[in-house]
Amino acid sequence: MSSTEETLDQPLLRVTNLAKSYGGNAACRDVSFDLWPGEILAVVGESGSGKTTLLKCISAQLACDDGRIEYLMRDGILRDIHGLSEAERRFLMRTDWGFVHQNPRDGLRMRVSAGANIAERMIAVGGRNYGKIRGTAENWMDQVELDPGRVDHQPGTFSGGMQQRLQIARNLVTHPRLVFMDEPTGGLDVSVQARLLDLLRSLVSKLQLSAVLVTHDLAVARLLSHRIMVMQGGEVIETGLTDQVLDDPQHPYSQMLVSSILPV
Ligand SMILES: Nc1ncnc2c1ncn2[C@@H]1O[C@H](COP(=O)(O)OP(=O)(O)OP(=O)(O)O)[C@@H](O)[C@H]1O
Repeated sequence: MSSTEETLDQPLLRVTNLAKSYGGNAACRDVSFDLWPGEILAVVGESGSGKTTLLKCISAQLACDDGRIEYLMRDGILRDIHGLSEAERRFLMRTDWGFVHQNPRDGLRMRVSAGANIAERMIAVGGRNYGKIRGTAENWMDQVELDPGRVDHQPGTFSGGMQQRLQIARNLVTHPRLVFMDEPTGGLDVSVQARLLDLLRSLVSKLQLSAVLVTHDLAVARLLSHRIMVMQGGEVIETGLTDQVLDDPQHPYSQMLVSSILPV
């Protein structure tokens, strides 16, 4: 079997029996799921249900206590991310993975220009030609609906919505195979949120992104995700196709979540 064929029937990310506690408190318990190439999985649940802890564990930002997190490397082999060398993990963080934080300040370098924020990840994958890097940065600014004429401006001079779009451009410029998003539209005004959601929706479909999206906003999950995983008290209590879970939730907690948040 060729490596392409192997890749087709393997998940991009496989999480098995993941557990993480803080002191004696279990934040995640026995979490298992597969993420398939081209799939957007939304992790939903109330505040404190363990969503962010899960996202941090699966993106190697936090060590888990138990379980396995395997990622399909570019050579077509699923590898446990905690068994990777430091260089391999750095490569994933800088190129193959993207991380969109709720607060763009956590994902941007505020003291360098917008262009340099985008360029940094290009340089990490070997980009050396200044003119080409600048051109690509301007092109990405355009793709996320930022004025390329502001390539030399620092992110601090941008609005919150613009900073979020810059953070997205910085992440996508290396064509990551997997993007982790933590409440990407949280903390923004409703109209800014709607515009950003539209942009995200068109980018994920154009680039056929695979992503794990943490959100407490079921409308965001409805718009962006193919599948939903509902968490309560650190456990996954329901998982299924987005429309199925939102239109016909099976677990009483999912029913409560859907009826309390989504207008009928
Ligand atoms: N650094 C920490 N130290 C101790 N307890 C923590 C820490 N981070 C999270 N917790 C606890 O772990 C549980 C899960 O928190 P987590 O932030 O993962 O949930 P969440 O669903 O992402 O919530 P939110 O939407 O508010 O971010 C909560 O009980 C929380 O108080």
